[in-house]
Amino acid sequence: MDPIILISLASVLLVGLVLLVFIDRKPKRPRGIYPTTRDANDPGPTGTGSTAVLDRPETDDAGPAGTAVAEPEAPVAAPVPAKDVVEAEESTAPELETPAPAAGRLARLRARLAKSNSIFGKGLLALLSTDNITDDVWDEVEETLLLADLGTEPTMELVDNLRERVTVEGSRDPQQVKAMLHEELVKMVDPTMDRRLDASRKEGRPAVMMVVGVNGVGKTTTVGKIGRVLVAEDRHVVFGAADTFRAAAAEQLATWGARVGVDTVRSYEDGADPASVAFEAVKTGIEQEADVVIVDTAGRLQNKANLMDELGKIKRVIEKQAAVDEVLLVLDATTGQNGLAQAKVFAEVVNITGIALTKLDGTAKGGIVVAIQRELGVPVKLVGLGEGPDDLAPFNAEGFVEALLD
Ligand SMILES: Nc1nc2c(ncn2[C@@H]2O[C@H](COP(=O)(O)OP(=O)(O)OP(=O)(O)O)[C@@H](O)[C@H]2O)c(=O)[nH]1
Repeated sequence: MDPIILISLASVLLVGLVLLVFIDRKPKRPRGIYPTTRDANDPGPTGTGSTAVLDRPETDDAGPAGTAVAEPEAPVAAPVPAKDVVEAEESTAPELETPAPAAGRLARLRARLAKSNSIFGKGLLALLSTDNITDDVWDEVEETLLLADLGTEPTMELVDNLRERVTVEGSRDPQQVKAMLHEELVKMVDPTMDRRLDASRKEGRPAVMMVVGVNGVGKTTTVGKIGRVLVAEDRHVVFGAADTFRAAAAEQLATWGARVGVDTVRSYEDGADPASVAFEAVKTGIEQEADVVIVDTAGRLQNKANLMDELGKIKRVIEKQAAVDEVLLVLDATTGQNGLAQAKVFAEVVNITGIALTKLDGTAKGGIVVAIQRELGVPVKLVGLGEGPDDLAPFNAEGFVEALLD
């Protein structure tokens, strides 16, 4: 055969093959607006993605992507059929754990608090038990309180009260000093504050709790732990994974939920609109007749206006279905006074109803409890005392002070 014809035939074949390879290739899935690991400096997502309940079976009609919530209209997220929620529950049933009862947890975790805060409690006791309390000793008492992050004003107040009592009562007996210190510290921590979590059904709907805070303070972990506290009290809980900034956050929360039979409403798309996920979670909670829906939100820096605006939007979107009964601000106790600055900005955007103070096991700054409450006028309701699943305790003034002086 003519070599020219042969070369032409070979070229045609080659072009045909190349075309086949390209035609057979599936179109690439569009990437999310954000890379998988975003940080809170990124602007808020413009809203794509679908919302689904954990373990939702994959079907063709799983709902359209693009669940952006345009205010003031209602979200357009795909509805979540109730049966999928039941399936999620059943699929996790065999491995369910029994969380430790909430009552007495602070007492159980007392040793950790006592260990990390021994300088605060025992240091004070030792100082006040000395035979001769000179001005230098009072200076040391003051310094101890300031180092424990009690804050300037409460420190002055406490020192004044103690000085007065020492002068009047005049006793150096360790037991008496302990009792006096106990009384004064309890007063500072304020036993009259209502520290109950609002987690009961009302007006025929679940209570709704939002959990907010800056990056890495322990929000997702705390939502998981609160879920366990409530499950231990026989409450029906639904989680909403509205932390769509950190790719692993929804997975992390779903894992917490699955361990105790709590469903997690989440999005499988990068850059999903967090308000839409929150809306779906509350909707699922209403459909399931749950006691409480807990919505985890992304960590955000308090100086990023758009992120803070987004938080307000999540709340407003939830409120299209149900009031937000509890907004828990998670603060990392190890950040001390810096946490206070954060708290003030959050309080301007959402109405904080309680504080969850984490990582109190890793700091000697237990005095921050008093400083936060004074600054915000909001009670510390929960304290995190470790990384274990049940290392979160409902807070109470008496138990806390007892642990400090143990
Ligand atoms: N020691 C100790 N560690 C804690 C406590 N609470 C949370 N942590 C740890 O803090 C780290 C961060 O927790 P996350 O729950 O991922 O924090 P987050 O606020 O959701 O993080 P972002 O989503 O990135 O904002 C994890 O390693 C937790 O185990 C606590 O009470 N004590």
